[in-house]
Amino acid sequence: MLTAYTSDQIRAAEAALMAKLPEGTLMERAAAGLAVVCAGALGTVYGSRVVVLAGGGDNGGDALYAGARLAARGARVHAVLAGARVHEGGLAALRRAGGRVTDLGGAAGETPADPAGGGTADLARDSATDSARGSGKGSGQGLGKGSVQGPGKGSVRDPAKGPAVGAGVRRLLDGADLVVDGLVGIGGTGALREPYATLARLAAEGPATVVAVDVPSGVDASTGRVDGPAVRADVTVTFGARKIGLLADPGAARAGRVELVDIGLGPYLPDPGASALTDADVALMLPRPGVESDKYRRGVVGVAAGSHRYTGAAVLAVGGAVRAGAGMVRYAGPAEPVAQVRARWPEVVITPLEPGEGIGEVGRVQAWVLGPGLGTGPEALAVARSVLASDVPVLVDADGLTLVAENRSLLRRSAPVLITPHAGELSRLLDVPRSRIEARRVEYARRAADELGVTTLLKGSTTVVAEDERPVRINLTGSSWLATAGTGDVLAGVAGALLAAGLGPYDAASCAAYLHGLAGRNGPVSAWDVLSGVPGAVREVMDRLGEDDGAAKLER
Ligand SMILES: NC(=O)C1=CN([C@@H]2O[C@H](COP(=O)(O)OP(=O)(O)OC[C@H]3O[C@@H](n4cnc5c(N)ncnc54)[C@H](OP(=O)(O)O)[C@@H]3O)[C@@H](O)[C@H]2O)[C@@H](O)CC1
Ligand SMILES: [K+]
Repeated sequence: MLTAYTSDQIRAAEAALMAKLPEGTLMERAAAGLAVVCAGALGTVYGSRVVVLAGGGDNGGDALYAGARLAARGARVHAVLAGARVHEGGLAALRRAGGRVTDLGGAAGETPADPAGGGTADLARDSATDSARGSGKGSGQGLGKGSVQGPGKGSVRDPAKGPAVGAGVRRLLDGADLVVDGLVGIGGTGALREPYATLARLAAEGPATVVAVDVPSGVDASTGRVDGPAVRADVTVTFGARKIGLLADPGAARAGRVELVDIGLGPYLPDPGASALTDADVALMLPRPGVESDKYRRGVVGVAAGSHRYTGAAVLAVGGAVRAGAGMVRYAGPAEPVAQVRARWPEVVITPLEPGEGIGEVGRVQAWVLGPGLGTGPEALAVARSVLASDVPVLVDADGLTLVAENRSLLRRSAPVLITPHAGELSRLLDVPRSRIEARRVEYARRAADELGVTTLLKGSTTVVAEDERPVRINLTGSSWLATAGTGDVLAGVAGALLAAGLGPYDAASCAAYLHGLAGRNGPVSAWDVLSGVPGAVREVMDRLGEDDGAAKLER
């Protein structure tokens, strides 16, 4: 299981650890790990051109110390100081190692011309621009170790705009082999201000490999939220523990490969704010039939899906449940999808429903999948009411979500409910704009679980599973290939099979998302391809566990 934390959780753990160590130890560990990853990204350190973007906090300190290490190995390191203050120790170390500095925010009290050659005139122009800088917002408070205070020389500028980023800095970034993003780490709040925002944008657009320090600047470390320009890193070197924003989109898409540097935080970490399953976790949770198994013990799934207009959704949802290894699948629906399901899945037990009829006595079912292609009219509502009136877990998807958005009281039941919306469906359920949900996936998955009293699987660029008082589960197997019609119906069927097999909604949802992602990873894929890939995905994760250590734990 991978674990991830909010900024506050990391800070609390760091404070506890720091109290036991000489000052500067953690930053030294962080910078050493960072420099190793940077060196690996460069290949050849000697003679390479490295630009360090350093903000005014400890994130900038990490970057400057790592820059010093690279400079000591022969890299041509140039730091661009963005803040009105700077980590003094890091700056001094960089200078000692021969690194150069351009000071945009006034932190170092000087703005040298570019001694690296080639950009002197431009940097002189930067200096001229910079001489108009003022105090900015930073006032040196809160750092506690070795910061110097801005402002530099010069007259007061408009703090809302910040100092301009001149052509010299742009040229530096264009000519760099590696950019180290030490603008903002877990201390970042809100959208990046200038000149951080411009530097982040230039780094993201430029040709150099970008290594982000702790988190890509502009990404909210606790949630993955991105509210404006943000660095787009090739690698993010994160310290002590993963931050949630590195696993959840849109932040995750900005982070590139995530390298975790151990700084000794482990014993001080609380329960994680988020987690992500691995093959082994899924294999241990998945039901594996034993000698005692029969179809009922393996789980009977009921599927209430499809309509005379949408027959395919029924076929796909039923198929997801069949291929995920349900003991038995029962299908209840109108004549048209019944004919389709019967033709595709002869193993399914079918109950045709008359218009307006609820599910009635269909026989034993251990979990229901409700909603794909069901329609939203009175006939669909009758089916939804009858399914939600049962006393077994119900997964509500697609049209089922539209129905419950208009009839919230349907969700008041004692057996579990798992909802599987995409951002658009959740926007209707929570009455929040879709774009806001897409930018804050973790937050809104949690809110849905909380407000609606259900387990929520929020589908999309990163699938997130939220349940009250549990860490958010972030799925790491997803792929953009899955964004194609019908894949959601398959996912509903897979999760339904796992619910029926006895997994709680939180585990069923996260295992289903995991398998579904594996099944669809080699695109382009159709929903039918994903369906067909599910048994292979199940086998793949199970094969990762040795038969010996798996068998005892997995027998149900
Ligand atoms: N603690 C430890 O033991 C260890 C911590 N470590 C490292 O410390 C990092 C945390 O350092 P931190 O707390 O100094 O905060 P940090 O991320 O540098 O941000 C503060 C700076 O950003 C600025 N700023 C903020 N928001 C902004 C915005 N929207 N737009 C623009 N600027 C903005 C803010 O400016 P201000 O508001 O003060 O003007 C201030 O200058 C952590 O991520 C890790 O890298 C490692 O060394 C391991 C040991
Ligand atoms: K950063």
